[in-house]
Amino acid sequence: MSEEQDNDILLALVSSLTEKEHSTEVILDTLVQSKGDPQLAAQILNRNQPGSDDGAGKRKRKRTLDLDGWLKGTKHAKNIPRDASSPRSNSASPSKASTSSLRTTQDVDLMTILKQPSTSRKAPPRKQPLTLSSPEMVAEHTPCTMHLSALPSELASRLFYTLEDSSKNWQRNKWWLFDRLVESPHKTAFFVRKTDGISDDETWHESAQYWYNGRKTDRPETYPPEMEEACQIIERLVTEELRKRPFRYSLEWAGGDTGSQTDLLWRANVAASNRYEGRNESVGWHSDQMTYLGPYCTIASLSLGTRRIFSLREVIPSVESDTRSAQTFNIPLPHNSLVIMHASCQERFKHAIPPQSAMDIYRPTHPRFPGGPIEPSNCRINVTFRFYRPDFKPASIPRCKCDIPTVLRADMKNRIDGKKDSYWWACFAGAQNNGKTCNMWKIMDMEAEGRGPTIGSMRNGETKLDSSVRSARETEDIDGTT
Ligand SMILES: O=C(O)CCC(=O)C(=O)O
Ligand SMILES: [Fe+2]
Repeated sequence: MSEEQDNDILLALVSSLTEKEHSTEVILDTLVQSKGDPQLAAQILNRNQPGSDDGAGKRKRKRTLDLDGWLKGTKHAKNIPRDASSPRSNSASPSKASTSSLRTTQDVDLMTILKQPSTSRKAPPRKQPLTLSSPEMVAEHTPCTMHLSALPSELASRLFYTLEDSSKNWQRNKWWLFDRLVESPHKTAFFVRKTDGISDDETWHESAQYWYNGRKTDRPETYPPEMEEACQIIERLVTEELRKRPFRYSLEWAGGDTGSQTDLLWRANVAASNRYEGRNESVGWHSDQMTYLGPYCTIASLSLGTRRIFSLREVIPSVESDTRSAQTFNIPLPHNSLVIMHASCQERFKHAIPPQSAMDIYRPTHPRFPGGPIEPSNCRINVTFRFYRPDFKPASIPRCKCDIPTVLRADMKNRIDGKKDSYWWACFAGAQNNGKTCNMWKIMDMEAEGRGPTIGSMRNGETKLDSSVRSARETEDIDGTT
């Protein structure tokens, strides 16, 4: 079991040890009281229950969680003040050193839980992890596509060197997890593009104040020239892929699309970068925060340097958890490969870069300088090209009672693909502020909040349909409007 899933695991553990259901907020408060010890938290909760100290044996356990259940996330996961251990991510990934005590209690509790008598319901059979070693396998099993040799190799090397140099100044994200400050086990940086990908306005981000992990972000750097060059190639590649896809989701962004075949269906205007040094640096299971990306986003993730494993795992909706179990897919990502996380990936799957027991050294194909030596490296640089939607601009993000912009999350456990998905705005102040949160959350309402245009709203309005939208209408009713 990965120790990256602390939040989900702790909540699942406490939940499985209590005799009554408690809200996430109550469990979290109790976990804070118990300094992250799930057994103690459960004791406190059970003690505070009316009639708690008599006939405990008579009370029925409401359910038993197995390991698979933890990995799938819990019904409580939706309100967890998750960190974003990588830029714009939705889950916790504390570094090893910072979570040692949490890990100790988990080890004990894990065994306790595993030994519990099983309920009468039979859990669906566990699935073994599957390695997806080709683009065909990736497309078959996940909402992603993989593209090898995405950039001309000389550009890929140049971008690697530029970002490797720049990464000396990158930071580890820090946030509060219960009562301790934890740190991401990799370094990150955030870049904005000169223009927003829709207009020529080069001042588009000047007035924007982004928030991340409950704190205002510094003024971001602009794409370096190599990143701009790479972005233009990747935008075309993603657009080609989008045109091939059989349908688009109703809530996908549809602005800026003129319906012409030469138009780019997808653009990027920001890039979040990660640097993983050696085989132990990692990012834990998470889905990317949607605050500025909006629902059903497309993210293009470029890998440079050492080959690492990218893991994907579906979050099984609650209604299906008795009938099917999730599978972990491991995708080895070589230098200069691109994974496009297509629309629905963030709603349905969590992803991670786990620590590895072994790792190949990367030997660049081009020297840093003409005639210079080839310098082997144990570093992987990842660049995730993203599109910050104009209808989710910072000024439009609701604030919580702490007066901090909320974050947007998908209700992964209760989704009904593409039709009745719900998203909520949740307080994220707890990531800073010594872990204090107002626990506010509210459902996002696209229409009432004046967001769009989306593929669905365009379809209703019968305007500017691109070919993939038309084919969606002909083949699959994914937006639930017909
Ligand atoms: O390094 C990677 O490939 C994944 C990074 C990631 O998940 C993120 O930045 O949100
Ligand atoms: Fe991510």
